[in-house]
Amino acid sequence: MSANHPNQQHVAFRQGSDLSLRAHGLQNTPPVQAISSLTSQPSTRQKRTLNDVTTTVAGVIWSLSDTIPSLRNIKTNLKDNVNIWKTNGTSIDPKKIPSAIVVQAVGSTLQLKSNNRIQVVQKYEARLASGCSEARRAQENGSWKQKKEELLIPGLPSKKFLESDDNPRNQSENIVQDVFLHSSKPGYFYVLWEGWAVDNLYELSDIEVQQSASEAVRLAQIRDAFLDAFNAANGTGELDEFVAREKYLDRNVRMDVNHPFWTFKDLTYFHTQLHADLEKGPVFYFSLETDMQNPPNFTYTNVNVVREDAYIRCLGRLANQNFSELSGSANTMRSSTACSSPQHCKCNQRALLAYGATAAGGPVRLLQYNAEGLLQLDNYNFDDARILVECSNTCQCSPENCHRRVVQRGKSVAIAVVNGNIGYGGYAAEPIKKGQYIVEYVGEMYLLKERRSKENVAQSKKMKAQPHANIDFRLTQTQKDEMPDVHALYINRPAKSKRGSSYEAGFSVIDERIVICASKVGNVGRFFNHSCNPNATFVEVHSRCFESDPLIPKIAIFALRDIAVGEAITLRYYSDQQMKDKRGMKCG
Ligand SMILES: C[S@@+](CC[C@H](N)C(=O)[O-])C[C@H]1O[C@@H](n2cnc3c(N)ncnc32)[C@H](O)[C@@H]1O
Repeated sequence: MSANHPNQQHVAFRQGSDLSLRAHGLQNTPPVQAISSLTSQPSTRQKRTLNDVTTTVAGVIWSLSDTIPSLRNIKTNLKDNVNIWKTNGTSIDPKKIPSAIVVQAVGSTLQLKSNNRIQVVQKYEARLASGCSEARRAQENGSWKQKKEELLIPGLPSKKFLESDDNPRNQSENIVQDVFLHSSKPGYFYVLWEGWAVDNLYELSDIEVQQSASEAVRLAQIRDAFLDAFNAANGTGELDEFVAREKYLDRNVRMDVNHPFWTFKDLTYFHTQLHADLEKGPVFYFSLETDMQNPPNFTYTNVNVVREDAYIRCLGRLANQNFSELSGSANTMRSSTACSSPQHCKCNQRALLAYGATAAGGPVRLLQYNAEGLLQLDNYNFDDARILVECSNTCQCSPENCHRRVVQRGKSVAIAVVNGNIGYGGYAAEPIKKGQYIVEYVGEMYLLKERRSKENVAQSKKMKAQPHANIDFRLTQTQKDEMPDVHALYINRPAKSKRGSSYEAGFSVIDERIVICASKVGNVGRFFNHSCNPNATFVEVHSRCFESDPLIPKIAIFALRDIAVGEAITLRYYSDQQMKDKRGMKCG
């Protein structure tokens, strides 16, 4: 296992060598074989710099590796009560995990400060996940090149090594990208290497693969269990062929380095690697088509990509004030918290102040986790205005164990994306419990156009005239005074669904003008389809690990009931009334 990346398996095998078998004391097993009967692409031998990645693959990549060379080996000074999260035996320093990316407006003169938690960029661009070293090397020197425009996906390498390349692996270790059960050789796997085209597929015994690439095997087991459950749920045997292709690789895909199948495998691998940077669950992409259609083409992000105007709006909101500012002279505040009891938790008190919510009910319903970190969703009513407020470093609970910091920790579940008759859909690839956090809905965050009331026009003129040099995460008092009091505008309003017709999700409690659009930039949350009787729901979330972070609102997706492996995860975008006007939208 790589020191800095959990899902990458480094195997000390060299091509066509049986040294590795000796190393494992397996001299009697057949030598490792490269499947070399494929026709190689003519090599272009063009040298490219890594900067070409962004232009060649049309897009956008952003990676933790830019700021965090080795996420796994971070040493932190233990100054406050938020130090490191430990999961699966690894440590993450939350101070170094980005909470949002802010994209400055063209021509903006604001000097927004960038740090590990908030990355300020001129343009959001996709990059490979940290640690994908062989893919980076291939992007520079590989002679296989993706020729089909529609298969160039932001963030995916457009070049790979071919077996005929005269670029010997300059590392002593090779990275296993994926493993597939061998169809005709029991006890063997096909092994696909990161950065290498499929003409370099290997056959390795299960003992070797288990020993050297246990994470790849674990992911393949989740994938294959999903495929079996998905097949069983459909029950007609129609999917047998598709499942066999995915699990065992049929000859067509094995023998064709340019087959779209491999782009689906790349999407799976590189998006899962981006997730692994933040300990999120894997994502699997499948196509049911015999003649495969183009894979979904969008730019992956783990966090919201916030436009400057939306960011400034967030900074000026009442909810952005830290706890002491917000509580003011309120003397009912406890100095310490008991997060296990809602009425004593500071964050519930904060919610009361910021959103007018009461734990006992009231105009805004304040959602609560139970002691296992499952959201209590009994008597759930879609039309309620509701919000979830998580703990921060003001509370005295532990960031790694507190049952009120689930979205903040970000551990999403394993999800499969499969195409069907309403485009792609998201499916559970592991069992999900009622109330469990599934994944955040992220994308580009922007502001809806303001209603042009006289006051708004005057306000916006004032804002434009004001010099905003050196804006930090906190606005000055004068700047705060200049911002409209959003709280006053929207509190106690009847909850309205702001879900757009496509990939837009809005807030009804936190700020009705802020929208998250996952059409071009998003994560796996963008694939969940609409149902009138859904098994999951959107929840507005106020969550930040540190009070010093700006409060960027989040939308998280939680399960309304238990969801079995292979079942579609569905949301209700539209009310029954709205559905009447939605042509083409189906209830089921
Ligand atoms: C957020 S996307 C869901 C993922 C989408 N199916 C895809 O392939 O990317 C919303 C779009 O999916 C389609 N969709 C989702 N639920 C649907 C339903 N119940 N009936 C028909 N179309 C649906 C519509 O085209 C809608 O605009």
